[in-house]
Amino acid sequence: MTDLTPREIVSELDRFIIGQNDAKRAVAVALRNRWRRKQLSDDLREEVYPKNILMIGPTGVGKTEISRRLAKLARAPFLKVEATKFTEVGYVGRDVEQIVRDLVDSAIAMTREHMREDVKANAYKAAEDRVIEAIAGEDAREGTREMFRKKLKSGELDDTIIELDLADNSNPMSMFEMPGQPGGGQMGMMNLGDLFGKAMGGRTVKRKLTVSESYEVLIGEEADKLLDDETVTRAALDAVEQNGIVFLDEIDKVCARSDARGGDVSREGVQRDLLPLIEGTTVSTKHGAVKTDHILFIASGAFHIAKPSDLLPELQGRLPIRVELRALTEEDFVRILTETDNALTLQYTALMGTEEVAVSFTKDGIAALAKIAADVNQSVENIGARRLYTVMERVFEELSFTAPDRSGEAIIVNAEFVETNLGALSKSTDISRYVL
Ligand SMILES: Nc1ncnc2c1ncn2[C@@H]1O[C@H](COP(=O)(O)OP(=O)(O)OP(=O)(O)O)[C@@H](O)[C@H]1O
Repeated sequence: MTDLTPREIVSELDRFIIGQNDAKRAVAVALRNRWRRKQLSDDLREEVYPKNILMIGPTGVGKTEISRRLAKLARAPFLKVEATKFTEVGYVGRDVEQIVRDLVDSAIAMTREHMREDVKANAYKAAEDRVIEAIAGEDAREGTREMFRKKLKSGELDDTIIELDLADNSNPMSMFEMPGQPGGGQMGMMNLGDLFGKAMGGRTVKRKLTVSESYEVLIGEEADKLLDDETVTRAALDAVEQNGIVFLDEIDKVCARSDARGGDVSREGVQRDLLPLIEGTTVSTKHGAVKTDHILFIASGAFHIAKPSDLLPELQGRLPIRVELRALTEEDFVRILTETDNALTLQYTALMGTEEVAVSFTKDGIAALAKIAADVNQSVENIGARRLYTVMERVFEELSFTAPDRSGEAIIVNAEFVETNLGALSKSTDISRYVL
């Protein structure tokens, strides 16, 4: 849960997504509303439901990206699923509940990852306390402890032998990466299971170790105490219920149109099946029951043919916030190539840098890339910013292959470079259809 304000959320999203301000504002408000809800009294809190969002816009303009970045920012469990998946042959109504099960699985992985990060710092601190206690004795005064803590940090005590009570079993455990040590540098990976088993419960044994050796063992024990499966699962279920975000793509493709017949029954069926999830129901998963009431749903579609008003009325009511995302222009492409934190120009420069090839882009080079992407989008098919990926890959094709032989060289990506590498290609619709 983040306490960022809507303005701060938008400015975080601005780092990765160009334009689409309405959509950014809508998701920022949705996230802030979760924080607001958290501040309420228990009984009122249960009454406040998320206002789900319907994103309307062509493909490749940032709908998924905004939602995914939002989830990351909020450390929220996130799942993207295509509504059309449920129109497939062999589909049975209850399958939509799989959405929640998948969300739980991804939440467990995410929660474990986050807890592992948190645990590293805490476990390190706890291990330090235990080492100090072993050296200074249980009843040592604060001043004495602090003195030892300083010595410990400077590495002075690394070779001191201490006696510790350690867990006495040897269940195999997972590999765990440890932070750096005082005086000992980076310890890298170690297999805790080889050393000791679960730190909780069980018997303990006394062991004599040097301080530097003991760190590995103690951090392992402390981390394990904090990271048992049950704690992770419980936290993950809670995260799904309170913070989960489901991105429901292609919702327009499950609309029954008044002028069409045939497949419409199953499409409308999918909407009917989705409805309880969005309205709030309880889904049983192998990790426990999950209430979907407060999960945020972001539905999305191009709505080229069907209109939002073609959705089931109940579903329309559950997607009260409508935002339109616009098609991206050549100018947007220039900005996407240069202004975002993860811009493709940065990525290619870094990748080539690993081969000691220094790539740089000139303004006219960027303009040429953006123009080709926009032209191909217009002449072949508009796939939005995704076109930049295919264009860039093509421009760099030759260099990507030969880079290891060209270490030490400087490559300037200017208009001429772009023209040489794909000028002819982009002018032929027939060819660019296949390669760009
Ligand atoms: N406005 C934008 N700014 C920066 N990058 C963008 C923008 N729009 C799209 N992209 C990039 O293009 C790719 C595709 O975008 P995204 O997955 O958000 O498409 P989408 O709108 O969800 O389309 P679809 O509904 O077809 O999945 C992503 O890698 C994303 O980073």
